[in-house]
Amino acid sequence: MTVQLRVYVPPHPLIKHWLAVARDAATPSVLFRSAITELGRWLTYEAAREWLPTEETTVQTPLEICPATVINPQVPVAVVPILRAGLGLLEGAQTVLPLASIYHLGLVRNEETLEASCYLNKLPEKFDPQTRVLITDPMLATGGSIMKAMSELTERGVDPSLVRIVSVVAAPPALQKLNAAYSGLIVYTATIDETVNDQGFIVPGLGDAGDRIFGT
Ligand SMILES: O=P(O)(O)OC[C@H]1O[C@H](OP(=O)(O)OP(=O)(O)O)[C@H](O)[C@@H]1O
Ligand SMILES: O=c1cc[nH]c(=O)[nH]1
Ligand SMILES: [Mg+2]
Repeated sequence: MTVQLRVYVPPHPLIKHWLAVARDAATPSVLFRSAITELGRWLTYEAAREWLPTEETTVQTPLEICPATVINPQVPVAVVPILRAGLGLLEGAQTVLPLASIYHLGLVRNEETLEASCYLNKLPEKFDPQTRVLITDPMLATGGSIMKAMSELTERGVDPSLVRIVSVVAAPPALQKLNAAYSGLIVYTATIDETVNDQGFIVPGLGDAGDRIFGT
């Protein structure tokens, strides 16, 4: 049995609100950054459900011993922000996953061919196969960048069914490519937009996420 890609668009008012702020062309860089941080926080919170490994234990309350569930510290958790724009989601993600290791991956699209190339790779040579990996990239457009990120990870031993992708705007071409290549993978996104235009921009989208986060 093949498990298809699952894409969750959490119906949460905070996620809808911060998406609206991020989409607005009149939002200045400082507020855009806050909006992306908030989206990183709430989408990571959603993604952590049934993904963060837990273990059963007991705690002594002031009154008696009772059963408790805690995060299992033995299982590695990693966040992989796709530079530059994925850095915008990282701060919010880290508030939810404070103990995660952060492995930076720098990818940039060629503006004409839209092909993604890698200029920074801080991934370890090999991941423990149990590692939970959360990728942050606000824009999944043609899918070139996220497919490159996934292949860098799976080549290093990451199990795609333990990967969660946190994005803000996802478009059909990227989701179709992920679905064709990886089963069990789950995407958390604030919205799925209709199209990608000839210049590689998601429409209606929110423009160039990296430029808006960093004011370039
Ligand atoms: O699905 P794709 O067509 O590959 O497009 C998505 C990628 O495009 C943007 O990165 P960009 O190349 O603009 O780099 P930046 O984040 O440094 O601005 C965005 O942050 C994604 O990583
Ligand atoms: O619309 C898009 C597509 C790719 N990258 C962006 O930053 N915006
Ligand atoms: Mg960019």
